[in-house]
Amino acid sequence: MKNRTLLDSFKNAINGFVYCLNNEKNFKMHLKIFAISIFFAFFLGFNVTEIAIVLLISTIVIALEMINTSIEKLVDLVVDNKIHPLAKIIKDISAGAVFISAISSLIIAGFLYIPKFLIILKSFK
Ligand SMILES: Nc1ncnc2c1ncn2[C@@H]1O[C@H](COP(=O)(O)OP(=O)(O)OP(=O)(O)O)[C@@H](O)[C@H]1O
Repeated sequence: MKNRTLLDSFKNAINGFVYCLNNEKNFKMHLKIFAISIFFAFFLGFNVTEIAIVLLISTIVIALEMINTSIEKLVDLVVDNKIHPLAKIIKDISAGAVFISAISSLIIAGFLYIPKFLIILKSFK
């Protein structure tokens, strides 16, 4: 079934997002972390560039989580839920992509958030 209009494509993309939201616990966790990150970005007075970096790193992790979910579903479809060494390798690599993006996002977030928190802590002394 081909998308006839741009609106159809948009609806299908939203369906994919809603599916992940309703069915994928890791996806929900990434969205919660994203909401908390944005809250603290405004609370700590991040500038536009810093907020853009937070948006960028969060989007990379969330989008990779969606692609990971998609690859997991594709593998399950192909192997029909049977155990296969290649299915394991494909799923592990896909999960690994999410993992390294989450680690590097955490490091970047540390560079951005920790100095701002330290300034606030010092102002209480
Ligand atoms: N068909 C299979 N054959 C062999 N190993 C598999 C198979 N399906 C899953 N695995 C192994 O189990 C792990 C978890 O797979 P599963 O499909 O349950 O993902 P998940 O627990 O939903 O992962 P995530 O936490 O990334 O969402 C995979 O990373 C892989 O190592």
